[in-house]
Amino acid sequence: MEPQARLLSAILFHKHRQVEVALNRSVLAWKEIERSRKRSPGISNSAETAHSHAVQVCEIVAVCKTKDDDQDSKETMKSQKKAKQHSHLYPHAFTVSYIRRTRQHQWRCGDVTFHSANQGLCEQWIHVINEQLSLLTNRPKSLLVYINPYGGKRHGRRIYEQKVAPLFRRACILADVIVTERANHARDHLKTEANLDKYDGVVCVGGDGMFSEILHGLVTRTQTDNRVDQNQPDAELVPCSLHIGIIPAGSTDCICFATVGTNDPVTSALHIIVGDSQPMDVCSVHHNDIFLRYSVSLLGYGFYGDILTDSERKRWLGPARYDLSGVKTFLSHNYYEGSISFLPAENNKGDPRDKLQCRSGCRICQPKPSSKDTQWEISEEKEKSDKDGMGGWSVIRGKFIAINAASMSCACPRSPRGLSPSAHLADGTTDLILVRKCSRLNFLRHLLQHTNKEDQFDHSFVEVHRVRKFRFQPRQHELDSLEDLSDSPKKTGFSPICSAQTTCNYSTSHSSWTSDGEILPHAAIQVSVHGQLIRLFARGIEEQQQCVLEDPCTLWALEPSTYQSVD
Ligand SMILES: Nc1ncnc2c1ncn2[C@@H]1O[C@H](COP(=O)(O)OP(=O)(O)OP(=O)(O)O)[C@@H](O)[C@H]1O
Repeated sequence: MEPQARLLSAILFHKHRQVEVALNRSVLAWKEIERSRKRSPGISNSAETAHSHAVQVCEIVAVCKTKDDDQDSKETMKSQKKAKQHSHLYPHAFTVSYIRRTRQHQWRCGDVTFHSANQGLCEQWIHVINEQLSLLTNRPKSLLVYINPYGGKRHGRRIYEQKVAPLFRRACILADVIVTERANHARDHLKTEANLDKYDGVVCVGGDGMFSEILHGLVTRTQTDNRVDQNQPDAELVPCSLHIGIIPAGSTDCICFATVGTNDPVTSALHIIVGDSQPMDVCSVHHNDIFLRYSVSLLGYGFYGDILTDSERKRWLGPARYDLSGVKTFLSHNYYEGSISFLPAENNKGDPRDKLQCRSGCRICQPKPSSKDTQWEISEEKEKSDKDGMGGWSVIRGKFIAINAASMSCACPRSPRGLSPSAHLADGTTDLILVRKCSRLNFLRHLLQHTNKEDQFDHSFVEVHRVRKFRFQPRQHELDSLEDLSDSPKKTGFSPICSAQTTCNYSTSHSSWTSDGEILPHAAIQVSVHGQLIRLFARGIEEQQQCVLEDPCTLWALEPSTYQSVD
């Protein structure tokens, strides 16, 4: 690859040392000039042992003139004296703020200050870097921010004011802030009132419940504006044009964790500033042609539905309620009868057990084509023909301890690989996990495997399918006929391990579905996955903790091996 042309290069000073600094369209690089080396005018390519640093232009947060009192404030007395002499000789400076990767997917804003005797030169650097930043059209300029002051530990407002707003100001992002006054304030405002034409994105400061409000407000508004009836389960929903940003400030921040890899407000703010874009699938949930909710992470019936229902009664216990309800639900060991029908995903969508994790730049989550063509069109056609004769649909009847649909891995600190470790954020599918009636011990084994590296699907009572749509119909309350013919191994390809009534409790009532932490009012539901309906200011979880230079032929083209990541 041909090295890109340099836009600027100069000899400047950084930490009292002479550095060569160069900029092209993708990289800002600087390297120390060896002190022993004879100084030559202009940039040379011969700094054999010099330390080199590089920052991608797309990861520069801002550049500005450095004020005198900003300069080298952390220095010792001795070096302060040196700095004084130095700033006398080189009184002009500019500071470049950029993304610095630290541990566990966390980002911080790093600063590097360059000094010069020449004011015009500093101004030229500021001007040219800003010019390059203005070419990055994906960066938001104006945001609508909703803060839930009661989410998590009630620190939302403080987190925004102290950690996020200063970064937005530095990146020249305008933000209109609304502190919510009640539940569903943000959702209702987005649905009707908000003048969305003014903004490039909507940001929520809160937890998963707050994100769900923004999701519902924005998706509903988009459908209303485009005259799409959400009550039609087969309606083709229109993707939202605004990006959603999540500043984590809740007690559960699973969506943020799954799309960024960490629950850290500063990291999320930086992903917003650089205009990252992570498409995401959204499931619509209907009951008898009535729209119920949208879901992006977990739809769970049976075990997880029961935990949530029970934990809602114990809200006064705080986050500990989930543990208590978990133990209680496990000991109850209820199972529920019903039939589940599903439309499997195409073969090119991988398999829930293929161990291919969804990561930044995932090849399974290909961009959705803008015009109707290729694979997406084929899927739609296949679906239409399937509908006529139920051709592509599979039906399973049985007794289930849990039915889960994971549209993402649902990884969290407690279960680092999640409910479905290979589920994808934006492949247009959800992973349907069926846990059949089994002994308590076997169910416990299955649950424990979510916390270690073992395959939680490797049990005869667990099956998992990657699907585009599914329906669930609970069996009516019929205590007298527990032995359903349709439950036979022949029909389902499955033989229950636990058949003794002493180990499982047949529940006479239905369980409830939990949809991303909310309880649904109906057990009979229809679910459709809408591929890439929304976009988040995120990039998925990065594979390696490193400064990735997209363009290997960078500024020091003759000495690529001397590159080092910053810090
Ligand atoms: N001003 C408000 N007063 C009361 N509730 C609000 C307010 N603003 C938002 N909410 C609601 O608070 C709920 C929880 O908020 P959020 O998700 O931010 O925090 P959380 O601590 O993670 O929540 P959860 O208790 O669900 O884990 C959301 O469902 C949201 O609708």
